[in-house]
Amino acid sequence: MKRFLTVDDIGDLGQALKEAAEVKKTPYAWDTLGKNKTITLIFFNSSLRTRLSTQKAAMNLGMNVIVLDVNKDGWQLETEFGVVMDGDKPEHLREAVPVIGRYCDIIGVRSFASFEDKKADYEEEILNQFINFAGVPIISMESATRHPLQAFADLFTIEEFKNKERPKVVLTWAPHPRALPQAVPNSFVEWMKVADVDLVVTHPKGYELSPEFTDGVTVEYDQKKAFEDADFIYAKNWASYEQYGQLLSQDKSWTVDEEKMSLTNDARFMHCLPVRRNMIVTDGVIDSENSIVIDEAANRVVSAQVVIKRMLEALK
Ligand SMILES: CCC[C@H](NC(=O)CCC(=O)O)C(=O)O
Ligand SMILES: NC(=O)OP(=O)(O)O
Repeated sequence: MKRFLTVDDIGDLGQALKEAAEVKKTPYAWDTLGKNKTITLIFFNSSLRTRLSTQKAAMNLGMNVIVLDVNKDGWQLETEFGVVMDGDKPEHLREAVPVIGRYCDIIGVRSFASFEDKKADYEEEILNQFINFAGVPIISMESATRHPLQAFADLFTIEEFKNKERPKVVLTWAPHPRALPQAVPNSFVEWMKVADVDLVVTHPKGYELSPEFTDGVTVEYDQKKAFEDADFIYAKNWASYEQYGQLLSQDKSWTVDEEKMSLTNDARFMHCLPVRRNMIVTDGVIDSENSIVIDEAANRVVSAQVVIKRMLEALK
């Protein structure tokens, strides 16, 4: 495994979920696999869960871990090609990436969508500089268009908590004070489309995700109708794709509340976190016994450990 970005990179989903269950059951069974191997985790944006869970997963495998906050450590990095570097950025990514690649065996990268250039974001220009120039395997820790470690953990969590063969899973947009990336919903849809679930996506008009992800997916503009008989409710905010990066609505009628959850089949509530309480979801719902957001976050160690384990096995 040279990169982990899309659902295709994990291979057979059934096998990956079996491996995840095994890793969760015996997390230290491969604690020498990473001996004398180093993973560098590079953050262009903030993180709690990804930062801690990916370090934990690497340590479970016996690896050395380096964490780099680009905006705090090292030099300000220029990411544009062809510019005259006479500003406040002393180093280009084109040099920094292969240099970092010489100090480690695997790199994890978090670099959110810029919302400045839709084409550059959706062509994954930043992440591809790592994939093309680092010389070591690359794990997306949320890129401009995807968050695969999150989606893998989300699917594994649904597998753990489902009480029927093909559960109804609803991805619902919810209001937020800022314009957030489409990466989490994109990956959620990408993974759920190939999983054994009945997926419905619900959001206000104008918040359609890129067709590359939602082609063939049921989109329901009536949130309450979408919630009917649902087994899992996955809430997330995202900015408009069509009017790229725009905050078209903060319509609080889309906040996930107890009344809407009563329309479901006693559904579990999920969110990748961090979550804006009483914007995305009411306190009553996220504090209820139906909420599995903490178990979902705990499973981020599992998804990261499966991916890193496979990369280490390929390095042997
Ligand atoms: C895992 C989620 C990371 C990120 N979330 C945020 O940036 C939330 C920031 C905020 O609530 O102000 C996102 O929506 O992609
Ligand atoms: N869900 C998730 O990736 O959380 P962080 O942004 O805190 O890493």
